[in-house]
Amino acid sequence: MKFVDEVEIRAEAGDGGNGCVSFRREKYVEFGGPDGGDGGDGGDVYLVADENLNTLIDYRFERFHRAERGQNGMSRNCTGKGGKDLFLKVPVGTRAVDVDTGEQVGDLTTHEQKLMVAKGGWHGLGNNRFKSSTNRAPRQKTDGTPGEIRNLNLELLLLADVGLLGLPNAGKSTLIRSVSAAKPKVADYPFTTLVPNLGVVRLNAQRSFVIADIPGLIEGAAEGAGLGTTFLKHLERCRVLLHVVDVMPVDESDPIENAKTIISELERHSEKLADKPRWLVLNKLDLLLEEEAEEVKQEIIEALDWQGEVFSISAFNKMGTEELCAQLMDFIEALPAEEEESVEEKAVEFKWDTYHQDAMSEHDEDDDDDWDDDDDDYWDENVVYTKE
Ligand SMILES: Nc1nc2c(ncn2[C@@H]2O[C@H](COP(=O)(O)OP(=O)(O)OP(=O)(O)O)[C@@H](O)[C@H]2O)c(=O)[nH]1
Ligand SMILES: [Mg+2]
Repeated sequence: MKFVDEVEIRAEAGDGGNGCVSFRREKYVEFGGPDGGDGGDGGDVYLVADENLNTLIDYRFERFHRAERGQNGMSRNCTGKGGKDLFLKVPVGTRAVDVDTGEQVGDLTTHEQKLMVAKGGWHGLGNNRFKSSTNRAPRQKTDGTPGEIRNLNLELLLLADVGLLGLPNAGKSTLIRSVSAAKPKVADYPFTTLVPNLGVVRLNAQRSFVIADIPGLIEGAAEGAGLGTTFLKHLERCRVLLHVVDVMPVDESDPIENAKTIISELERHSEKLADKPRWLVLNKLDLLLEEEAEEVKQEIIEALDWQGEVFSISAFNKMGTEELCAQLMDFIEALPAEEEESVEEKAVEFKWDTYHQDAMSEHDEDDDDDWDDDDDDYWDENVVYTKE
């Protein structure tokens, strides 16, 4: 099964419009000069981050995206219109990678951030550009250059502060439902959650954080069992992970063994992720008597040799969840501000920077000749303006 947080698209920038060869044809104008206009530049393709989107699902149905071609130049020195740029909206957190070269084109991390992914072609030059004192009736022109075409892999890395980890049915979705406005589906069967969910936990107007609920992991997930570990990459940028453990699994499995499974899958998946701050959250405490609860907690801590934070909650009854969120907020605020991952906004290298100069110099027979407007007078002398 494929998930919507990774898609491949093809971005095609518009070709540049061709230059035009044309001569002025008018009554009483015997030697109407060249008047072929330049073409228009091709449109570029951009990705634009939009905080109102949270999946890449639309791109699964529409893979090809093409910006407009530049119009060809026309007679009477009319320049062709530039092709319209194409703006593709993607969720904040999207990363674009060039499939063919493996190059990371860029990350979109803030709302309305724009990233050019394919540059439109340059316009061709009309024959008017090539006139000179030695060649007054040039038939040269240049064609527009092709627009850039890129196959891109778009990957959505959810930007959450807190990530939830756990076996299916541990109660991750129930937890995110009880602490945020997010309403992912909750059910008493495994793999209820198939796509990641984000929720905003708001302590008050100024203090909030984002929590991510991902599908459950099972033994062998690192090898692809269940839904695999692909979702773990969504947790890469989290500040802290919550390992949710069901203390009373319906299948009567051992909570300690279950917790160990998650820890080993995590370690097998990525050392970096396993080294992230991780808190143990024992869930479904409402199913235990108070005195049992403490005992079970101690057993688990001992068996896992757990040194970090431990919370006992009931996601269902919202027991202990407020305290958990308050502590999470304090923890996140106490962390040094995250270094802005320096996203190098590389200017897209443009292969044709010298294209026009090269085209011109090939035809430039007279060095002193300035083909710009200055010697237009030459033609004007011969022009008689009449109605046709
Ligand atoms: N008694 C009790 N039941 C709970 C609690 N939290 C969750 N449950 C139940 O446990 C079952 C699974 O909960 P989910 O929140 O869907 O579990 P999940 O971890 O999101 O599961 P997947 O999405 O399949 O990975 C549901 O039937 C919930 O009602 C709790 O605190 N107490
Ligand atoms: Mg779930």
